[in-house]
Amino acid sequence: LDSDGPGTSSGRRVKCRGRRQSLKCNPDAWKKQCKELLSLIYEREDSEPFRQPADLLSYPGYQEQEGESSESVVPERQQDSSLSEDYQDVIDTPVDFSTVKETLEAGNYGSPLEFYKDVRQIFNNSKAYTSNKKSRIYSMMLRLSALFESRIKNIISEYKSAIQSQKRRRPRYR
Ligand SMILES: O=C(NCc1cccnc1)N1CCN(C(=O)c2cccs2)CC1
Repeated sequence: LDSDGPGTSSGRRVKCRGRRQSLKCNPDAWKKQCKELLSLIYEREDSEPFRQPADLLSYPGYQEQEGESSESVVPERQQDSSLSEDYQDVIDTPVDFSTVKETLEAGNYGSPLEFYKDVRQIFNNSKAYTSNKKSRIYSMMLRLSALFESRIKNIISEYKSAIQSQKRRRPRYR
């Protein structure tokens, strides 16, 4: 992830003459926008495997044979309950949406870029773990990632505009 993230505002700056509360000028607007985006992600069934830390012990139901369209899925690497060791061997930075949700609600993200970085990690872990690009969970991740990228880029570019205009406005002395 380059530090700029998606939607770097190369365009003209938004004039923030209005009060800071308006969306374009408010550098804190991104928090609410990211919470709304997270709710949208939770509404999607595609997010189900990514809402909790990956640990087969908490979810014995995953079972995916090659090409079978079984209802439940398990990473094709694991047919027994050793997912957690294997998953921990392969994935250095496990992260799931419950962790991201907690961090956001605790106010522990300093910017939408930090939020973006954690969510990208969820998707990158899935790419790193899959041994089959046709696996069901992997295809769920791809759809979810497309939705996320389409929404996060405006949040980040509005944040960057608000920060830019904040830097340029003269400080108001009380
Ligand atoms: O076990 C979990 N998530 C925990 C869980 C499971 C069920 C319900 N609620 C939480 N995985 C499996 C591995 N995984 C992958 O991304 C891939 C699998 C295959 C190709 S990639 C992350 C999600």
